[in-house]
Order: sequence, then structure tokens, then C-alpha cells
Amino acid sequence: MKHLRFLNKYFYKYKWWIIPGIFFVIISNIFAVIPAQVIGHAFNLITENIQIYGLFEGFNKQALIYDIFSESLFLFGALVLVLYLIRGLFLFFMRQTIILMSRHIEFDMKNEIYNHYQALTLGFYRKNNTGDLMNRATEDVNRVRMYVGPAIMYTINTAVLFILIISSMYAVNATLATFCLLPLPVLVITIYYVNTLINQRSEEIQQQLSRLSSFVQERFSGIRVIKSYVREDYTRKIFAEESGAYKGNSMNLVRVQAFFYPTMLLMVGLSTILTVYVGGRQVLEGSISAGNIAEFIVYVNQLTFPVTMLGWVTTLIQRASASQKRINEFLQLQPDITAGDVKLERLKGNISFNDVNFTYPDTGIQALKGISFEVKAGEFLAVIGRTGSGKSTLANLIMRMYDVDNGEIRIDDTPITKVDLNSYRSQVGFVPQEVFLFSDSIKHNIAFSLDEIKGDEVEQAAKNAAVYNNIMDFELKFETMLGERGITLSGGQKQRVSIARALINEPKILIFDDCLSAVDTRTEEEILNNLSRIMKGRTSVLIAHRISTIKNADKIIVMEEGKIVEQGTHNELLNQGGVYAEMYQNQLLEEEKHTL
Ligand SMILES: Nc1ncnc2c1ncn2[C@@H]1O[C@H](COP(=O)(O)OP(=O)(O)OP(=O)(O)O)[C@@H](O)[C@H]1O
Repeated sequence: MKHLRFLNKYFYKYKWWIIPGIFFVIISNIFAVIPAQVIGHAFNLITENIQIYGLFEGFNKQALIYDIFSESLFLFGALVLVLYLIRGLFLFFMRQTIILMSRHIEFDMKNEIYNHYQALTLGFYRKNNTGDLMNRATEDVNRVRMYVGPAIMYTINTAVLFILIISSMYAVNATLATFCLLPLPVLVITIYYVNTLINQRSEEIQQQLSRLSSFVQERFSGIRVIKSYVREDYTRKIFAEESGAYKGNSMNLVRVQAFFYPTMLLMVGLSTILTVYVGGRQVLEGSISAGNIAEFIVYVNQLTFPVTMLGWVTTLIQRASASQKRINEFLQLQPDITAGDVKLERLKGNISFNDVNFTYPDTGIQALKGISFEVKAGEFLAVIGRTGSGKSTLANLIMRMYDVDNGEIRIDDTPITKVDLNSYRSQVGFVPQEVFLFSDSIKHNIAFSLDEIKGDEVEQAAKNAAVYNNIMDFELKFETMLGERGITLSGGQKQRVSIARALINEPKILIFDDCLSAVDTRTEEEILNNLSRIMKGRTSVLIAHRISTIKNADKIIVMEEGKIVEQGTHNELLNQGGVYAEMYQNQLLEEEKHTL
């Protein structure tokens, strides 16, 4: 329960919804109790009038008595109807305040969680899978909403109704009231247990359903692999097994539910029988009127629904508490990177690494060891090395996606830890190794970093990334949709759209993480030529595997197992006759083999 304390701030924020809500609950319940008393009076009227009617047997006045009797009965009926209508009106107001408040809280929570997620660093996203993140922001929030809305509403409702009905019952006759209420605790306990069982089963169904849907989702995304390895039959069998388990769980639930309603009706029936039996004896003794029995039967029926709700509400609160605990776990996480406040308004583009060591926190792999180098503003730095040698890690550290273990990175002579990240990152163009395009138009994908498109910058960026002609070949050109709702670009086209996205806001530092791998050598040449024009006076860091891509760089860093093993210009490195020269020879041989 303590986890739900987090929600108090929202109750405070929406106090002018919940306070009138409670008021409406009280009024609606008062109008639920009065009709029972009116019905009781009506019953007494009937018994008295039948007697009077009998006394006038054979007299002319008997017809008159009959008219007065039916008229007053009609008035009683009309009064009950009006009272229930007023109750209905206040029930409407009650839902309009409390349930509406729960929707506002749900909205606020989703936004709070989303904003918090965005502030967390890459390490957090590595540790937690997307499904879990999504569940906490949707399913768990929904469960919490059931607490701030229905659970609270029904708790107040039940409490008020209980107080009003029980006090009215005891005011009429304490013995009858006690007998009437006897089956209720049994009903509450039974409902609580059955409800817990229903919840367990529903939980199992939910888990099985999410297993089933992630299975289906993954298999359809990988349908190409399934077809090429002819695994259709195999996956169909697994699907049948998984959905069989789902069916089994659902059957279990139906069985419990089938038990639930008859039990409830049995208890209510018992209560009514006790009322009639004990009440009847008391009428005979003369301690209550027949109308009181009718009044009590209405009370018992009115108590049934709130009592059933009590069991339901308890489980709602338990579930909400568990969900809020999960939500709080993430909300209490602080980003492990805190930005500094030095705003580099006009980034020059000097980058320096001084004896930097870096270990990935989640795997404990030391990816960089004693890295030191310097790139001056406007220079072209190339990074080359075998796979897994730490090149992408280096690029990520320039973006400050992670913090170093020790050593220092400086940007324009300011330690990167002191730099305001928003102003810095908005002046850096980063093309990651794994291209990610949104399910949106090509135009919006390229202009992702712009708040608004003013002129022909999207076209220009596409030209610079050598993808313009490809785009113009599509029927809808820049409006062509990508992703699930649209077309699939080739690997090289995707890379170039991703490059265009980085070029569009004319970054002061450009980082290319091995993003020319799927581009043929001629297109690569075109992109590099464009880049040398665009990046004049700006810093570029290019990670590559092919020496032909980087031979014009001002400085080349050769990496091996997280260390810099050589650095210099192309010619200097060739003259050193080390790793770089060997790589160069190997690649020349490869090319010759291909041209033979
Ligand atoms: N997010 C991560 N979490 C944990 N370990 C990682 C992560 N990314 C990379 N590593 C590890 O760090 C080491 C360096 O990886 P990195 O991706 O920097 O190499 P790379 O030189 O860019 O390789 P490639 O040329 O194949 O892209 C590898 O051993 C890799 O397994």
C-alpha cells in the first residue's frame, strides 16, 4: 500500500474533483435509502387498507375507499420513482467527477513516465527490454487508474451505504437487523477468496497472452528466415501449443466465474429468507410492521452490490499497489549522466581524449583502454580497426552516451561532463552504425532534427547524401512512407537517408559510425566528395573498414582490442609498416582478386 502514496500529489492536484465526488456519493446514497422506507410505508398502507376495505364489505363507500387506496399507492410509486431518478442523477455526477479525475491522473502519469524514460540514459535501455518499459507505461498505469477511479469510488460508496443502511436497520429493529446481516460477512469472505482466485487466473491468462503475442510478433517479423529455412510447420506447432495453453487458462477462469455468481445469489437468498422468517415472527409478535419486512428486503438487495464490490475493490487495490511499485522503480531511477551547464553556443569542434578508459556497466567488458588523441576544429579524423576493437564505443563517448571510467574527454577545451548536452548534441550530426528510420515519410525522417522545414533543406541534404535521385524515382518522392506502413528501402538507401538526416542542420561535428558499409564504392566516393565540401571548417569523425574510404583523412587512428595501436596520416602509417600497412596490403590483394 505504501507505494500508492506516490499518488497523493495527484489527489491534491485534483482535490476539486474528488471533494465534490465524495459529496455526490453521500447524496446519491441518501436517495438510495429513502425509497426503502417509502416502500415500507406503502406496504403498511396496503395491509391497513385491505383491512378497512374488508370492513366496508357490502357498503357503497367500498368503491370510494378503493379509489383513495389506489390513488395513494400510485403516489407512493411515483415518489419512489422520483427518488430513484434523483439518485441516478447524483450517481451520474459521482462518475463524472471521480472517474473523470482518474482519467486526468492516468494522462498525467503517462506523460510523467514518458518524460522520465526519455531522460534516462542508454544503459537503462540496454538493461530493460522495450516490452517491460511499455507495460509499465500502459498496463500498469491502467491498473493504477482502476484504483484512483473505480476502487476509490466504490470504497466510498460502500462505506456510506453501509453506514446509512445499517443505522436505518438498527433504528427499526435490532434483532431483525442482526439476523439480516448475518450472511454478509460470509459473503464478503467468499467473494474475497473467489475474487483472488479469479485474479490469479486472469493474471495467468494475461501472461500467456503476452507470450503468445510476442511470439507471433517475432515470427512475423522474421517470416523471411522462417520461409527460407522451411520452418512453417514447426512454428505452427509451437503456435498451437502456446494458444492451447491460453485456452486452458481461459477454461480455468470460466470455471471459477461459474461458481462465483451462484454463490453470491445463494448468500443474498439466504439473507432474504432470514429476513422474511425472523421478520414474520416479529410481525406476529407485533414488534414490527409488515412494511418493515419489505423495507429490509430492499436494504438487503441494496447491500449486495457494494458487498460484491468490496472483494473486487480489495484486489484492485492490491494490483494497483503492485503496479505502482513497478512504476516507482523506474521513476526513482536517476539518469547516470547529468549534463553540465556550459552552453557551447558556437561549437568549434575540437575534440580531445586524454587517457580514457571505459567499461560497459552492464557487461563489464572494458571496451576502451588508455585512449588519447586530439582532433582540431575542421579536421577529418578516421578510425579503423577490426570488429569489436571499440570504434563505436569511441563514437558513443564523443556523444556522451556514457561516462568514462577515468581519463577525460574535452570538447572545445571544456570537459564534456561540464557541457550542456542539449546545446552540444544539437550541433553534432551522428549517423549510427545501425540505421533507424521512423515509420513516417522520407521527408520527416530526413528533417527529424528540425522544428520546421523552411526551404529546400531536405532536398539539399538528400543531394549531399547522394540519395536524391533514388527518392525522386519513388512515386510519392519525399512524401513516400517508410516502415511498416510504407516501402522498404535497400540497406544502402537507408544508410544514405540516415546520413541526410545528420547533414540537414549543418552540424559542427559529424560522426559517421561505419555507415557507408552498404554503399557501393562509386556512391561512397560521391558522398565523400560532397562531405569534403560541406565539412570544410567543421570536424568530421569517420569510422570505416575500407582504407579507400579514409585515405584522405587528416589523421587516422588504428584500434585493436580497445587500444590505439597506430595513429598518423595515410602515408605516415604506410611508412610505419605496421597493422595499417598490413591491412592496406590485404585490402589491395582482395580488390585485385575481385578485378581478376
Ligand atoms: N552496449 C554494449 N553493452 C555492452 N558491451 C558492449 C556494448 N556495445 C559494445 N560492447 C562491447 O564492447 C566491445 C567494443 O565494441 P564496439 O561496438 O565499440 O566495437 P566496434 O569496433 O565498433 O565493432 P564493429 O566494427 O563490429 O562495429 C565489444 O567487445 C562489444 O562486445
